[in-house]
Amino acid sequence: MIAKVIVDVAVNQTDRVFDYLVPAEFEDAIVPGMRVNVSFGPRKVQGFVLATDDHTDYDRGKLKPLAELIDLYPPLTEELLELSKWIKDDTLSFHISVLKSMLPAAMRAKYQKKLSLKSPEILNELPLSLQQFFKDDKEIENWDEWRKQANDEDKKQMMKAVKDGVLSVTPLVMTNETKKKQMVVFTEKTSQELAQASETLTARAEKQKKLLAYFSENLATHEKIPLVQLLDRAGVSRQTVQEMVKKGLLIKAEQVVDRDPYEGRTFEQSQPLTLMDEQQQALDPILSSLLEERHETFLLRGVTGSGKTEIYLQAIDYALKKGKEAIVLVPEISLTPQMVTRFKGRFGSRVAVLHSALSKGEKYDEWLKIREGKVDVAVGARSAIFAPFENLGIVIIDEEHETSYKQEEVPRYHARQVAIKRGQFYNCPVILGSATPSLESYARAQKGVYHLLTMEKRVNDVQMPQVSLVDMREELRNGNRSMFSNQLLSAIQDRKDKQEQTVLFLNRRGYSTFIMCRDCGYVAECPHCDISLTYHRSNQSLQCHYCGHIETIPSICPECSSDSIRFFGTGTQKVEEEILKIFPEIRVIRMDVDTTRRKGSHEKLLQQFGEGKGDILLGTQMIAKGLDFPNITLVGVLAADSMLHLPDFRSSERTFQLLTQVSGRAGRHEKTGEVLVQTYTPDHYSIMDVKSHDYLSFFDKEMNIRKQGGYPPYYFLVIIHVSDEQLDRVVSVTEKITGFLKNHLSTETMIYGPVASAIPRIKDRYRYQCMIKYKVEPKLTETLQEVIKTYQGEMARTGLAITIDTNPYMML
Ligand SMILES: Nc1ncnc2c1ncn2[C@@H]1O[C@H](COP(=O)(O)OP(=O)(O)OP(=O)(O)O)[C@@H](O)[C@H]1O
Ligand SMILES: [Zn+2]
Ligand SMILES: [Zn+2]
Repeated sequence: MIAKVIVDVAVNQTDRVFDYLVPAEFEDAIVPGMRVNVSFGPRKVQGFVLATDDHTDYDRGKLKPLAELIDLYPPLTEELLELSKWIKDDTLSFHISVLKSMLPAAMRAKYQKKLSLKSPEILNELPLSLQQFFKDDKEIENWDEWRKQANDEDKKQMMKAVKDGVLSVTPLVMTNETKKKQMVVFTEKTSQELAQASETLTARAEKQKKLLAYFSENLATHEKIPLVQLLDRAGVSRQTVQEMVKKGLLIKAEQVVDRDPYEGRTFEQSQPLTLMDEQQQALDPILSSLLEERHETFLLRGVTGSGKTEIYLQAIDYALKKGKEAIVLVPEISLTPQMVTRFKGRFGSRVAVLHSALSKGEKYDEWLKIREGKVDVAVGARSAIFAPFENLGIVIIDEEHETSYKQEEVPRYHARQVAIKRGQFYNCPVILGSATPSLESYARAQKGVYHLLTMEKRVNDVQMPQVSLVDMREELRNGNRSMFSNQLLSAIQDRKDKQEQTVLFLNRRGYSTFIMCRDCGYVAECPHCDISLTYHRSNQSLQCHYCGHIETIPSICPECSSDSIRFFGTGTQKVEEEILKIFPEIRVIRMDVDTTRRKGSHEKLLQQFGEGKGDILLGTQMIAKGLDFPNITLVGVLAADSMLHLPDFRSSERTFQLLTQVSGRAGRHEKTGEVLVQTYTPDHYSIMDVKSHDYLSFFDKEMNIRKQGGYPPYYFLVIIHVSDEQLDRVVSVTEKITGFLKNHLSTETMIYGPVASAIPRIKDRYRYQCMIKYKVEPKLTETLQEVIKTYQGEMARTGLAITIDTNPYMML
């Protein structure tokens, strides 16, 4: 038997299938999707089995045998293997990079496999020679160790038993964090026996008697209690417990704690709500597509608070009732406890949550629940699109406009495209939901490629919040130099008086806190990157966010020696201080990278705010989405236009989306909401349309601008980045590539460049780029592959790096 293997060597020459002989030992066990170890040249590398068959074009005598199977159960399904080929072509990535990115990070490390009998009654289904290993609940703790000393026939039989489902394999993930363990205590004695033993103790052994009494009163024989809990409840010391263990009355043991990140948390069970008319109209076509098992992509545009989540829940419920599975993607940042609670509350333990805040091991455990079919809903960020379900019934992408669905490293896939591909495979609906769909998606929906569903009203006819724009230039003219307008200050005071809550949003993206000299305009820049350094208050340093360079803050200007060198820009910490200066009695809950670094702190802060323990929730992008608190009646946006002028054709779109999202946090229930947007460009359309809640107006204007500029969705873009330590090399390579593209692509296709990238140098490497704009370009993939091939050797030998992004979102 021959295995077709993709090896883990990411260079062009190895980006194809290699044939290996399958030793007899593995013949019955090997399945496509498993990982294997193979020798490759002088090295031993990992690989993925794509297929097995009896044919090879090579001389069998020269083929090498597989060294070992890493998995006994394939982590990737046949469907995912197929999908990987498509992603590889679409993103021009190495096949191995795609395959690896489909698995949880923990699986990239080595792990130990435990073999056990599926259930005790089927022991006799095993060959006689193997029964000894599993009799009396015995297990094989470490498969790889066992294999080393077992005979070939046993090994073969063992693997067959795994494949036949008699034995189950439990991988124990070997990451730095091992399974959590705790000490437990129990007794094998009955309470009479304990009472008798107690009588034999001396009167002085008061504590010991107390401990035994606790056991006989509270715990059944064999019932375990965690040691810490016991000490606390029985009021005895560790030593007392130890003495009873020595006497053989109690037993201490270590127990593995299951890693359920949501353990101990109860989720109140929620029932499907009676839908509003608009909700029902949106849900119906989705249900028909589910019923008819027909793939369709829906774009659900529903204003903030229109009840999109309830539609997701009911659609999923329907899919589950048909015995199918569901994937829900949410942006990492809005994978908030509120969101998780809504899914766990409806579907309970049928939900696995894949969250970046989980440890590697926890993530792996959640993933395994999916692979083993123990859950049927997966909720997670981008990579959850690879959840290894085999009977997928629906895929939902919430906040579909979020750019975090595009992976910004190899493979540069977009989860939306992958979702649609999976939907086509399983003949199931894909729902893209947003209050502010991406221009690309809405344009497709208008053309009928996606099925458009619209909800213009909030649930229960709640009014959209009243949005006012505050012209900060005007404030300045009136002598207000602070970061708060008078209007915002009095609104905050007003909410405080009414005991209502305020959300203050500081848009920090593209808005750095930098050091500038007031006399000569000098700005502190990174010596390795062409970008200004960011001021870090916590340790009074200047840091580069691209390369990590740190330096101390100069007290005098290095250019003109003036001492009026100050830091500019506003951080959340600064905002908090300023608020407290003005309103010392106001309670501020600040949410930013600094206050949410600890695991669970994000959740805790939101909970405090929900319980009314804060008057103001102050934060960055982190608080823009997903929050649904009835008492929020004011949203203040401090710097609305800070990212409007970034060199990125999507900056207006992002501004509109973000402001609409934040505004949407206000007045979602009985109390009416107000939004104050502070801006220096109140007449920019992306800000004006937020005021009027007019997505369609924004869409039309922005589409026009894209049409004129030749940007998506009218054209497709490809960006080729070239970087190297030597500037002349970068320029000449980019020039050659540009020339090559001009010669090989069709005349209607436009090629721009070479130009320096928006950040022309990072980590002492110069960066150039060229851009392709096209409508139809049949020779695209082939030509780009040719570019990679041409420079493959040079890239391997020198520091030259060329990356191709076939659907760029990061323009910097
Ligand atoms: N049919 C319904 N009846 C009563 N309440 C509902 C109904 N549907 C949704 N809700 C409630 O309305 C509120 C807003 O709904 P939801 O958060 O799903 O809106 P959304 O469209 O996802 O908003 P956003 O885009 O702002 O996150 C929630 O508190 C939700 O429980
Ligand atoms: Zn730097
Ligand atoms: Zn100066």
